[in-house]
Amino acid sequence: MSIRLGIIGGGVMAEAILSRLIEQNIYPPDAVLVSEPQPQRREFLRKTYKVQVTSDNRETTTAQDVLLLAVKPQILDKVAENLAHLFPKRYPPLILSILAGVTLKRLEAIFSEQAIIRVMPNTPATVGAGITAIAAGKKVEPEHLASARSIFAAVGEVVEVPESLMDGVTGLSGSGPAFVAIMIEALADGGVAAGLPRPIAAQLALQTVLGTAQLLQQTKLHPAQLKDQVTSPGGTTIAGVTQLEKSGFRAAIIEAVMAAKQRSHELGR
Ligand SMILES: NC(=O)C1=CN([C@@H]2O[C@H](COP(=O)(O)OP(=O)(O)OC[C@H]3O[C@@H](n4cnc5c(N)ncnc54)[C@H](OP(=O)(O)O)[C@@H]3O)[C@@H](O)[C@H]2O)C=CC1
Ligand SMILES: O=C(O)[C@@H]1CCC=N1
Repeated sequence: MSIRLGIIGGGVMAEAILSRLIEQNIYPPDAVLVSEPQPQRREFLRKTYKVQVTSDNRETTTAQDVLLLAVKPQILDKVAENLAHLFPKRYPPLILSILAGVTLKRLEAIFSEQAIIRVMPNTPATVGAGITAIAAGKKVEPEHLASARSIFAAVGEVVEVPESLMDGVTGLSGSGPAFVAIMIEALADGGVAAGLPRPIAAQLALQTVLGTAQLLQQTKLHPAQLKDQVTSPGGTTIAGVTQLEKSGFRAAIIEAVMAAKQRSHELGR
């Protein structure tokens, strides 16, 4: 079968997206070609998802529909120097780049004949609970956007934003799963500090975060309203909230997102 989707870089994010695309029959496995330097990783992807694999990035340029760039931003130039000249006839028609920080301007200078969409997914994509932001480049037509939306709808929600917001998106939803994971770990540590056995503390911490997110999503309550509902006058929660405020919890989260945004901007240069 001819290749419809080419993927360069078979790492964590590529696998998250790939696994859902195959599971949901968006692409048949033999229409997908993943280029990846590590032999063991190639073998894993081939066996697990039945996709085609290669060590030669140039082979992915035969993709009929989409080429997904999923390498680290730091090696884009190295990858591109072997590739760009292989695109004389506007094939593949659409390039999707998930590289943090890398701008459409930079991508369009490399892949001058293709339509390019800059994309920022996140790791909850692995379980279909991701959120992906997309920003369209100059040559993007409605059918390209529809393709990108259908690919990333397979891994969760999709929002379209102007490219100027993509570094901010990266700081929030791209990096955010790590911040939330640290919060869950810290909550569990708090439970252990309070004398709970580790497995119970971990279960309570995880379900508290998941349940709170679901409650906010389903009721559309503002987070501040939910906080007010939990906070009894003179009770336990206000004692904890006071400590969080003293420790600069909100500022720490805001600054984490801003630092990640800044790093995304730097990586794009
Ligand atoms: N992880 C995340 O949460 C998110 C990541 N991203 C973006 O996704 C991209 C990939 O990140 P992630 O999946 O985490 O990283 P990984 O390191 O897991 O994936 C990158 C893959 O590319 C492979 N690779 C290295 N050199 C080449 C090459 N020359 N040609 C082809 N493939 C190569 C790597 O192999 P090897 O290991 O042998 O080097 C690795 O398997 C990054 O640009 C990142 O900014 C975007 C959103 C979220
Ligand atoms: O840490 C990173 O650079 C990547 C981009 C967003 C999430 N992980």
